[in-house]
Amino acid sequence: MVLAKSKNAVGLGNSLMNDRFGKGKGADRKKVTTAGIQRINHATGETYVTNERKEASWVKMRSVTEQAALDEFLSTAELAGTDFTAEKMNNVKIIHTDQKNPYLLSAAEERAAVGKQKAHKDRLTVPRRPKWDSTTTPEELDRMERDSLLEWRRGLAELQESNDLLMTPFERNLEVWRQLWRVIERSDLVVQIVDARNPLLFRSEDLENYIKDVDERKNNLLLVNKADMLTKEQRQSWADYFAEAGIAYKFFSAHLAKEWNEIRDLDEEDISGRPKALTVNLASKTKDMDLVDDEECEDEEEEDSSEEEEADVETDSEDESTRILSVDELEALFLDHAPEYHDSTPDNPRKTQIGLVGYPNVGKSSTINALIGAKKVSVSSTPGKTKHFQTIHLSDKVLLCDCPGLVFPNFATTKAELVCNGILPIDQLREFTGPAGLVARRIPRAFLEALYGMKIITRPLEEGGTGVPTADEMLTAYAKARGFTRTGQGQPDESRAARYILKDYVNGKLLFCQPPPVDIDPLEFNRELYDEGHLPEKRRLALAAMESSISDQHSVANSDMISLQEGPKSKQLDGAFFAQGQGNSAHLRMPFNHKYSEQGTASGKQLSGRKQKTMAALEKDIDPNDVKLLTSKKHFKHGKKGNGKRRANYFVD
Ligand SMILES: Nc1nc2c(ncn2[C@@H]2O[C@H](COP(=O)(O)OP(=O)(O)OP(=O)(O)O)[C@@H](O)[C@H]2O)c(=O)[nH]1
Repeated sequence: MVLAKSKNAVGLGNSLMNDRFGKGKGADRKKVTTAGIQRINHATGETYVTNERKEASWVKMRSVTEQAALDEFLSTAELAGTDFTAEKMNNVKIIHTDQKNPYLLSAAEERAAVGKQKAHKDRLTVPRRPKWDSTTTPEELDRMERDSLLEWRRGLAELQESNDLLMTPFERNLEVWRQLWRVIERSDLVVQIVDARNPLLFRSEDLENYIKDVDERKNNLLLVNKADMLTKEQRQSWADYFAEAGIAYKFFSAHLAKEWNEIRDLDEEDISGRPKALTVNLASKTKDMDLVDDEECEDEEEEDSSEEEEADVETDSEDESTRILSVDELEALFLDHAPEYHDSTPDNPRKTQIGLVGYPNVGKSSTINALIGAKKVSVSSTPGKTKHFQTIHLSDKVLLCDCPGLVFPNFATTKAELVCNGILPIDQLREFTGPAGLVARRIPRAFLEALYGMKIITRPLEEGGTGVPTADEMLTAYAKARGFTRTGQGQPDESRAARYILKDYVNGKLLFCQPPPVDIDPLEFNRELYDEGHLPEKRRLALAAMESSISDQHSVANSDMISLQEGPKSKQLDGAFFAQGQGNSAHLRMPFNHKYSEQGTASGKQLSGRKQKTMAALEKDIDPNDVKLLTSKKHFKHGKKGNGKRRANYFVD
């Protein structure tokens, strides 16, 4: 074999090329470069010119083991001795494999995975505490517990491996399971707290069986927390599903409960300095308060009081099945489970014991804080903060047992899904394109662009794009908008971008809720969340005004969701949105804010003006008195046509 001494001395290859292009390299090849190579289409007899390939001649002789799709196609055509012409690019459909994220499943793959999971559902168990009696020594019990856990772990490992199933990173530490066993043994009612965005992923069905195994008289409750993130229709879908499946459930929002507590406290303090005029109507869950003591606001008050009456009427008619419970109702529900079977004497009263269990980060601490009405348990968004079960005396009748957050065995379709649900920690993530791809699929592009002040450049449909951004496209746009670059290379730092975006997704800033498993299209299920109907009234009116002055220039894209993303309305929305300010504060000015939309209220009704302003102020850490200054009618009177004050009001409102 002749070893190449230089690219011009490749032995046989070199001589072949000399044959083809001739020896007078300089003149001939220059001619070829400028004029291109003339070829004949053997089928039609036409001549045509192709550009000369830029590589040096020796490159053609290189051994090729891997080729990009287009190169492979061209070289196969060349090998087959065929020619082809492409009159215009739109006659050629190039399918880019990079549009398919290898870490995500296609719809068909997902259906197959779910089918397989259903077949093995019964094997998703929680470990049982071995039976023991007064004759069992602590050492024996310890040994039995260890053996039992080991056996359980073996079973799950076998299930996972022999069926190629992906599972949640379930708890393997015996100490944590021991905490759970204790909580179950002492509780009259075990409340499984789950995240409303994906209740079934966080629910352990077998835990409910185990509780009944321990004592038939113990009760189960599925507390669907973070229900403020669901629309009423979404709650209804889930309510129907739970009712059909015979699951005892209630919707709750520790977040809203905390806000109600704060409003109640404010009302009690009577920050306006006036005599306390309003009552807290706990029964109707509509917390009242009065912040505006401006004498000139009488007409507004009249308006508001009629709104409040309406609110009460609507609250009464709210469907029991979808209502978000108040803390008082939740406590009342706990009391309903008072154990009749325990000897409770006036001298020795036994409290109703309520066990609170759930995955890390589903909001156990927040629920307890809301229940006790003060921040006595530390709350964090880092999973796994609560390490040992604690007992909290909620009242002289109710004792709460807070179990450490623990991951139950459950099936998952992809790791990306686990990351997006906050089950796998983002900070330890190495592969981020899977979860980022899910975000890009699920959150409307216009919303991402508006929220982050970025423009996502996607591959055009005619060039093989799908209309939905890929993970890379979204992450590059974010990294560029934030100036995140990789050290030394100056390239966009997608990994850092992914961490920020995924945290926003996990925290619910980028909101997506899983539908019940009853053949509902997930994008359709979430459409209302990004619907303009959820925009605050003033914003909607401003949009409508803008919209009327714009002719519809955009053709309908390949799905309604996409047309929602790319329509002129969205573009105007973004424009208006960012005309008002950039930077981090953009996070506060979302195109919609679920907290102030229909689902953000227990009554399912938009809060009336003053309540909403107060809520907004509390949410944004603004003194509610400042809201009064910004929203008082006095200011509006002089600035109805868009002066600075009105704009400020627009932000807070
Ligand atoms: N929107 C919304 N967010 C909530 C709600 N409840 C909790 N959160 C948020 O969810 C995150 C986790 O809440 P925690 O109360 O610390 O969760 P936990 O289950 O006690 O977590 P561990 O201590 O790890 O077991 C925090 O960022 C809370 O602000 C809710 O009802 N609505």
